[in-house]
Amino acid sequence: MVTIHDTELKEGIHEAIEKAKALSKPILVSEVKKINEIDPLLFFHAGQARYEGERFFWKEDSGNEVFVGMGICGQIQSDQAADRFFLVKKEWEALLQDMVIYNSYSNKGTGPLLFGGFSFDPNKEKTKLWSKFSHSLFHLPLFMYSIVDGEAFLTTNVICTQHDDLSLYKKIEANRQAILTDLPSGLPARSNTLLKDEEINPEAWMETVESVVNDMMNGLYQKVVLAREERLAFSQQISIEDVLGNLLSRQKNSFIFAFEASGDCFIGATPERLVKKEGKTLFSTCLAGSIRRGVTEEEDQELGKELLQDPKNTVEHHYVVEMITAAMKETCESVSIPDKPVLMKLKDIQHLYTPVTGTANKDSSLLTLVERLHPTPALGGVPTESAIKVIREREELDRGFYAAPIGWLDYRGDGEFAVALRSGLIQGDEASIFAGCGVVQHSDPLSEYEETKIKFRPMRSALGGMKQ
Ligand SMILES: C=C(O[C@@H]1C=C(C(=O)O)C=C[C@H]1O)C(=O)O
Ligand SMILES: [Mg+2]
Repeated sequence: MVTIHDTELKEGIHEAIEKAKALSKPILVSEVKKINEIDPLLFFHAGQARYEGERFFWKEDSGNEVFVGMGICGQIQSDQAADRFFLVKKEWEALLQDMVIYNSYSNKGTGPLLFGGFSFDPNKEKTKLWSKFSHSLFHLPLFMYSIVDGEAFLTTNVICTQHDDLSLYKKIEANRQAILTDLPSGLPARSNTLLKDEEINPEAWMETVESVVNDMMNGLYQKVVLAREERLAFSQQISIEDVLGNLLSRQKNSFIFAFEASGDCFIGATPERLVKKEGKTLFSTCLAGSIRRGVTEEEDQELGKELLQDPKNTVEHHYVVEMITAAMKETCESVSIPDKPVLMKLKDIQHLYTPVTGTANKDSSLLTLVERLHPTPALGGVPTESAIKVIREREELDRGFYAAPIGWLDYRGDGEFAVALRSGLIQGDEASIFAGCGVVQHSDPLSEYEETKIKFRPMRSALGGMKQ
C-alpha cells in the first residue's frame, strides 16, 4: 500500500486560495511525491470507478517513460483552426502563471503536464464519429502517476478559486488515498466476441488511389497519403485496459497511448515520433516506405533488403526526409541527419527509417515545432497544401485525431508528440480503426490496399478482432 503523509498539498492549497483571492483568478497548485513503483496498467484500471472517461495513458517508444493521468484538473479545448498551436501554448502559459509548485525532482513527467493532441485537419468538417474530440484537446490531470527511468512519482494538480476553502484539500486527499489503496491485484478476466467487421468502401478507396496517381502523372503533386477506416462491433463493451495490455505486450517498440474524452477513447501504438524536446535538444523521425515481415528470418531479411533498394518506397521516404530536414533547419541552430535510411522492424511490418536530431533556436518552442512539422509528407504529402486539399476533398474519412500529433508538454517547455498512427477510436462496444499509405506516382492501388491491411493489424489484434 502506498500512503502519502504530507502537509505540502494542504499548505499549497491554502496558499493558492489566498493568491486566488488577492489576484481574483484561479491558481494552480501542483505537488510531486516519490512513491513505490506500481504497474501502470493497474493504476489506470484503479481510476476506472471514479475517473472513467477522464484518463490517459502514455508510454514512450523506449519504455523509459510511462505517464498515467486521471481526473481532469484543467482542460484546453478549441475548434478554432487559425493559430491553434499558439492558442494552446498561450492558454497553457496562462494556467501556469502564478502557480504554487512543490517539485524537488528534475525528472521529466513530474509536475504539471498537459496531455492531448490535435486533429489532423481543423478545416475538414467534423462528423459525428469525432464529436467528443475538439480539434485541439488537452487535459491537465488531477492525478498523474509517472515512471521515469525506473523511478515512480505521483503528481497531484488542483486549481483553486477564491471561493474555495480547505475542505477542497480534504476531498482531494481522500480521493488520492482511495486510488492508491484501491489498487487491484490484476485485471478482471473478460471475454468479448467480434460481431461485425466492416471495411468502409475499399473499392472506392482504390479508385481514389488510382485517380490520385493519374493526377501525379499530370504533375499536379508528388505524394498524397490516403487513409481508410474499418468499423468493428463487439458483443460487450470494449475494455480499454485489455486493449492497452495487448498493445503493451505486442508492440514493444512503439509509443502506446490512450486518450479518453467524454466516454470515447482514442488509442493506438505508433512507431512514429513527430518531435521530442528535451531542453534545447530536438528529436524527430522520418518514417515512410513499408513492406511486410517475413515468415522466416531469411525471408524477413530478403524483404528488408528489397525495401531498402525499392525505388518507389525510397522516393516515398525521401519526400519525408526533405521536408523534415527543411523544417528542422528553419527552427534549429544545428541539425544532424544520416544520409541513408535504415530499417525499423515492428511486429507486423518493416519501414524505412531516418532519425533526425537538432539543437533548437531560442525561439523554437515545442508547439512551434509541432506546427512547423505537422503534417509531414508521411501523413500529408507533397506539396503539403495540395496534399491536404486532396485529402480533405477526396478521402471519404473523418481522420479526427488519426495521423495527427498526440502527446504531452510540461511546465518546463519539454515534451513529446508522436504521430497517431496504428490507432482507433473506441466507442462503447464499437471501434473504428484507421490506416493509410503514401501514394506516389508508381503506386499500385491493390498493393497500397494490401499495405493498409497490414497496418490495421496491430489495432485489430489488440481489440481481439483476429488472432495475433
Ligand atoms: C499512414 C500510415 O503510415 C505511414 C505511411 C507509411 C507508408 O506508406 O509506407 C509508413 C509509415 C507511416 O508514415 C498508417 O499507418 O496509417
Ligand atoms: Mg507506403
